[in-house]
Amino acid sequence: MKRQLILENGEVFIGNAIGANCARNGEVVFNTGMTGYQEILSDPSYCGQIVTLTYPLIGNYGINRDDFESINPAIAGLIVKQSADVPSHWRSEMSLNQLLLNKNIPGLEGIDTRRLTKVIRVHGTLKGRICDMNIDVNEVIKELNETVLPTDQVSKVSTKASYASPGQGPRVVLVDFGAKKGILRDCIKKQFDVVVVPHHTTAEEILRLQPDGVLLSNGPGNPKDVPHAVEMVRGLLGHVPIFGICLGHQLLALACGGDTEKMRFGHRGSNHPVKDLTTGKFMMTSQNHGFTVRPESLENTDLKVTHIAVNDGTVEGLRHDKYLAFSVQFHPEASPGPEDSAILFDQFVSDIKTKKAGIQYA
Ligand SMILES: NC(=O)CC[C@H](N)C(=O)O
Repeated sequence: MKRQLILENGEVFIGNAIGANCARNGEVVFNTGMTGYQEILSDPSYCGQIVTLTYPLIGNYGINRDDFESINPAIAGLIVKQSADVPSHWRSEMSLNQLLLNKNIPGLEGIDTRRLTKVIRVHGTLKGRICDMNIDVNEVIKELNETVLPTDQVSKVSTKASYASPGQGPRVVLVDFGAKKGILRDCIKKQFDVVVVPHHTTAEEILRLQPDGVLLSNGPGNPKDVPHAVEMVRGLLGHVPIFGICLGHQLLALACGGDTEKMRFGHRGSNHPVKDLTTGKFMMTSQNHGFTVRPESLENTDLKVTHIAVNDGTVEGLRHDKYLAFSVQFHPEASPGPEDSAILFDQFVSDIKTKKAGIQYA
């Protein structure tokens, strides 16, 4: 069955239907990872987005039990060049198409995804709709141009209630803005005694849990759509070590008086080189973000840039001058992608130890 992607700029891509038989709107973004489609489509930061994958063959190693980043993928749609019908891997339990059907996600295959990616690179991310062929294309283009992207994405994917993952180590409160399971997995590896709390938890409520550290998770949408979280981070600064990942990084910047802006087409992939300005070393990182911290906005703040993206020089890491707080725009938990930056969890542990030892910082 034929199905199409209609973009707000009037371009139409026709391919074959995979996954759920339904129409859906979303912001069309691209990811350049060669593997990791299961993690990508279940990463809650893609909530409401239609993701196109530039690697041409997707689904070849199937879908397994272990590699989900959330139980219910929040992705709006998936677009691929070729979807493998017969996956081959010892861990595979179902095909990509089966998963998309089970989770009610519409997909499209047979698309020239590299051409689609070039369109996005030129225009920036575009609103689009995956839908059947029997539709008035001009009407859809008009509607797409009139709609605005939703601003309530975080509340859709954040946990509704707090829960605990007990451990023998330091107590870490993980603020869930749509946290990837990979972050929790790394916390468990470090034996943290984790309490996961919803996005609207206040600083006072968090401090009442007597945390040794607070981890601000990744999450979908514009960081300015969650001003209550900025307030919360402000209330925690100086009281407890903070580690921010992706959306958490952007929230730390806003809480300290910095500013963020939308990027033209963002960074999404598993091979983004980042330079650590402290050591001069480079690392390969997993990335998925459409917003970035404006470096010039940091001039009158206590934040220092610690990492930059090699491809475009954008801010990738921050550290507070006076308080134990640092953040990265990329994903040290990987999933999917390289684990070069997993060491940042050790840095968090080191900050926690510094605080516990009562050592004055800065
Ligand atoms: N993965 C993330 O946390 C993404 C952060 C934010 N939603 C952005 O797109 O920039």
